[in-house]
Amino acid sequence: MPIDMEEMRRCSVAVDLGASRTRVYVKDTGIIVDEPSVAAVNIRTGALLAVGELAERMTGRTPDHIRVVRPVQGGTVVNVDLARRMLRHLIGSKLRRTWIRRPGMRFAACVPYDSEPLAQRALHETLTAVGARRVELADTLVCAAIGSGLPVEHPEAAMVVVCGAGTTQVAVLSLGSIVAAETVPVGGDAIDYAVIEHLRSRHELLLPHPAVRPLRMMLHSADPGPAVAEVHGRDVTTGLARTVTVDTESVRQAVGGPLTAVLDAIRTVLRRCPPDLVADLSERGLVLAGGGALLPGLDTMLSRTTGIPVHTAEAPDTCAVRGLGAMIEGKVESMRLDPLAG
Ligand SMILES: Nc1ncnc2c1ncn2[C@@H]1O[C@H](COP(=O)(O)OP(=O)(O)OP(=O)(O)O)[C@@H](O)[C@H]1O
Repeated sequence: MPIDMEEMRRCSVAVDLGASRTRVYVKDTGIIVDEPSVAAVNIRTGALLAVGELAERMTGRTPDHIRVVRPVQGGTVVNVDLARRMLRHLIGSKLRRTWIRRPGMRFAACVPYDSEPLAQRALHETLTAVGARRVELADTLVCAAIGSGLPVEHPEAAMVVVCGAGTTQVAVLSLGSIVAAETVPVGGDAIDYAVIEHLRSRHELLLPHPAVRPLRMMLHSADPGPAVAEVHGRDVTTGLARTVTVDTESVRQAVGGPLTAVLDAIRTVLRRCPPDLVADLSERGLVLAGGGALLPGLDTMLSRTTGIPVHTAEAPDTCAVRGLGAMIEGKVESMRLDPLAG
């Protein structure tokens, strides 16, 4: 997807509408929204009851007539109306609601690398309904690479792995364009579900989703030895509360399955790259971005198995929206190669 930097500079708002979180960057201000892409709706009246953090806290705790919904799935807006209402509330709670109705307001948004035209249209419709007069789209991979400080406009290889909630996107970029890329339907959520499934099958324990967090932290330990943690859940058979002890090694094995898919995607992209670019990468390495990059030990594991250095970007979860923000602020050189005169 070619990016016109001149058009980008005319935008005032940059939006990353992710399956897990919604992030909004406003020109000359910075990130004003970083909240879960969640809405709580009264299904009897259709009324929107809560959005963002508050709606997420309601998950699994609502009466029958209230449903907690995610209007974005796998990077695609699946419910345009709800996404519009959610986004308007998230932005409106930070800025005066009239601000987003300013005439001529332009939005920039990032889209997954291989998104379908229909998915791009749904995003376009959502942002237009929020108040955008025009919407410029950019590849999430390019945005994340810029946001993580990679020199994407240079004639040298830059590799980025964006590990989101539902997908992981991998790309090698050079001269501002994607040379080779791959997407796998595995992200941070699949890693969490692998841990939940491990506890269900091995310990017959149903684990609430937030309880996975302390188990992820166990992966910080470089030592495969005896680190253990106690987790509380519900017994699959009796339905009663129960506590089990889990060790680091079993958590590491549980997340191994989804991580193999990420590793395969990296290998596929490297295989598709010209050898000169792969040689650049063996020195420079790859950069991990996206919320999934915060998984403890992911960088070490990928570096060990691919043989190339792996660096986790600073604030990896906000790389894409910061990259898009840099474009609308005019901080990114034009990535178009104009023909030389003569
Ligand atoms: N500290 C952490 N350790 C491990 N995983 C984490 C951590 N923090 C967030 N995640 C995971 O990161 C994922 C969210 O990443 P991100 O915010 O980049 O997704 P998104 O952009 O909303 O999703 P997508 O790109 O799939 O649309 C979630 O699956 C979450 O579980």
